[in-house]
Amino acid sequence: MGSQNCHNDPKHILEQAVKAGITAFQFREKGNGSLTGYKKFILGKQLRNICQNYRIPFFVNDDIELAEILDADGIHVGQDDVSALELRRRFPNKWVGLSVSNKTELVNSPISSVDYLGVGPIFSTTTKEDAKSAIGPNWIKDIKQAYPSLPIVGIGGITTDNAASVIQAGADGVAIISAITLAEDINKAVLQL
Ligand SMILES: Cc1ncc(COP(=O)(O)OP(=O)(O)O)c(N)n1
Ligand SMILES: Cc1ncsc1CCOP(=O)(O)O
Ligand SMILES: [Mg+2]
Repeated sequence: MGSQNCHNDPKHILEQAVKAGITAFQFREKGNGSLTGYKKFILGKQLRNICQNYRIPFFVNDDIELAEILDADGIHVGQDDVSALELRRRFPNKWVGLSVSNKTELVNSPISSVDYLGVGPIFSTTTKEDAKSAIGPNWIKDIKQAYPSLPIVGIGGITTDNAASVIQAGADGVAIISAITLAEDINKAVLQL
């Protein structure tokens, strides 16, 4: 998540989610209303500290320089971002995650150089303005069959009602923004998830 996904203090939202049991966090400060420059850096540093205090991995989305400055545990990139192959070479000790949204992207991706795939959008979402078409959970089964040892995280439109179907399809995890950041009761939402 980023501040643009939050109706109140992102630090408070992250702390509640971490206390309730989320197992990793990705700082994705991007889209309408998001912070840039120094303000983005300061928020990233504060969120990074929360993750460090609670001992959960901290990922940065897209922004390689920020990932480096904040000493992130991992970096997530998509098909139109800095090449995952280049990141692997530059950051041998960070996790590198790559998004795939369809078969063409999958077959053209440097699978052996990444630590996990972010697969989605699984369901439709309004959180990402330029999201591709929703693909549904079933495709995860095919990817798992082709790459049994590659961790897969489903993303996009995942809620307390449909998260189980993503795991049942073979995903190792689910990545969620609005169903947590906008939940009336974050503790309850994370516990249900
Ligand atoms: C875990 C995870 N999966 C997919 C994405 C999407 O990345 P990308 O396609 O580069 O889109 P943006 O998030 O950069 O808008 C992700 N961030 N995390
Ligand atoms: C970053 C991203 N990548 C694919 S869908 C998406 C948005 C996920 O947000 P939400 O969980 O609110 O649908
Ligand atoms: Mg990206």
